[in-house]
Amino acid sequence: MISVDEHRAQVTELLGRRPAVSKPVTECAGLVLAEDVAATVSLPPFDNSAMDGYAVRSADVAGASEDAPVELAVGTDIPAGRVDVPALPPGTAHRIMTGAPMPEGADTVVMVERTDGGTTRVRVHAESAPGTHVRRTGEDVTAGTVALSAGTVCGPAQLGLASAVGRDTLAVYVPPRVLVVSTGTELVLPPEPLTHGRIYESNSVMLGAALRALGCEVSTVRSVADDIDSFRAAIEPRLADVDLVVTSGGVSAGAYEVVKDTLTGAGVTFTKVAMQPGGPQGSGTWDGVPVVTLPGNPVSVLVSFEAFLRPAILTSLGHADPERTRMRARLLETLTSPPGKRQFRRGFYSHPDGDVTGVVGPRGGPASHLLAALSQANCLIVLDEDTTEVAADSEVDVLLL
Ligand SMILES: Nc1nc2c(c(=O)[nH]1)N[C@H]1C(S)=C(S)[C@@H](COP(=O)(O)OP(=O)(O)OC[C@H]3O[C@@H](n4cnc5c(N)ncnc54)[C@H](O)[C@@H]3O)O[C@H]1N2
Ligand code: MOO
Repeated sequence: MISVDEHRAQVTELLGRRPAVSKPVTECAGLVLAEDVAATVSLPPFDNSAMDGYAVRSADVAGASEDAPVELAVGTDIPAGRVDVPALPPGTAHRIMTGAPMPEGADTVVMVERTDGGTTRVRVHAESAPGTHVRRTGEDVTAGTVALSAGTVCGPAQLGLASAVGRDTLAVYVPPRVLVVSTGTELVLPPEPLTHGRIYESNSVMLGAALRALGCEVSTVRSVADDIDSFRAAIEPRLADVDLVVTSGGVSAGAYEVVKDTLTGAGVTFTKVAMQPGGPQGSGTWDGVPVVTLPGNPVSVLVSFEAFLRPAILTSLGHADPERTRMRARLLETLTSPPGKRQFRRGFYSHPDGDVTGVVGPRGGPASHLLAALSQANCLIVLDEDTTEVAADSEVDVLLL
C-alpha cells in the first residue's frame, strides 16, 4: 500500500513536462506561457484622450466656469485612428474623441459635457488642469519590459494584454491527447436497452469532460469487454496517436481484471493506494505511452482524477500550483473514516452571510457507486490518514471542485 502523495508523485513524474508549441492567441485560453512576452510597444503607445471633448491648453481655459465660460475657435476634428494630427495653435481647441492622439501643444481635455458642444467655436464651462483626461504613453506598460512572464496562466486579461502588445501567437505548453478507455463486459451504450446484469457506461463521459476542461484532446473507447484479446485489439492500434491512456475498471482483485491482466509485467505497476475511494490504482507505460489505470467505480474515477490526474496534467502543462482551492469549513454532520486511509467525501460547501469559515454537509455516504450524490457535490471533504472520526461542528478541509 502506498500513500496518496506517493502515487501522485509517480503519476506526475510519469507525465513529465509537455512540449511547448506556438499557438494563435485565440487558442491559448487556460494554457500556461512557455515564454516571457516582451512588450515591443508601450501601452498606451501614444498620449491620447480618455474622453470625447476638446483638446486645449489648460492655460487657455483657466478661470472658465458656468457663469464665465471661455470661448475658443475650433480647429479640427481628431477621431480615434487619425494619424496626421495637426498641432494646436494657442487660444484654440481641437474636437477630440476617446482614444485619439493628443495634438502637440494641448495638455488637457475638456469633456464635451463641460462645453456647449460647438463645432466652429466652443464655449468651455470649466477649468481643466494639465493632464486631465489624458492617457500617457507607457503608463500601463513600457516598451521593452516583460508584459507577461513564462508560467503565467493565460486567462482573458492576459490574452487581452498579449494582443494589446501586438502578439498573435504565444508559446504555450500543449495539452496531451488522451485516450479514455472504459472496460467492462457489463457496459452498454444508449440507445441499446438494458438487460438485467448490465449498466449504461458513464465513466468515459465523466473523464472526457474532466480532461477537456484542462484543454486535453480526448478520444474514447467507451466499452471493451473483459477479455485480453479484445482489450489489446481495441487499444494497441491507437497508441501511436496519443500522449496518455486513461483506463477505468479491471484493476482490482477479481478473476476478470482485464487491465491488470494485460498490463502487469508489460510496463504498468498495479498498487493499492491508502485512500477511500480509489484504492486500486496503476501507472506505467504501454509501448512507451504513459498509462494511468483507474478503478471502475464512478466516484472512484472522479476522485482519482482529482487526486492524481488533474494535478499531474496541470503540472505537465506548466502550472506552478496544480491544487484545487482548499478551504476550512464547519462540518454539519459527524463523519467517520477508515484508519490509515485518506478519505475524500463528497460535500456541498456554502458560505452563509457573515460566516467567515463556510459550512459543509456531506452528499451521500462513502461508497463509490453513488453517482447522484456526487452530482450534487461541489467539493471534496478531506479526512486525513490519522482521522477516524470528525464530529459535527468541527472544522475540516474541503477542496472546491
Ligand atoms: N476482493 C476485492 N474486491 C474489490 C476490491 C478489493 O480490494 N478486493 N476493491 C474494490 C474497490 S475499492 C473498487 S474501486 C473496485 C475496483 O474494481 P475494478 O477497477 O476492477 O473495476 P470493475 O470491477 O471493473 O468495476 C467496478 C464497478 O464500477 C462499475 N463500472 C466500471 N466501469 C464503468 C463505466 N465505464 N461506467 C459505469 N460504471 C462502471 C462496474 O460495473 C462495477 O460495479 O473493486 C472493488 N472490489
Ligand atoms: O476504493 Mo474503491 O475505489 O472504494 O470504490
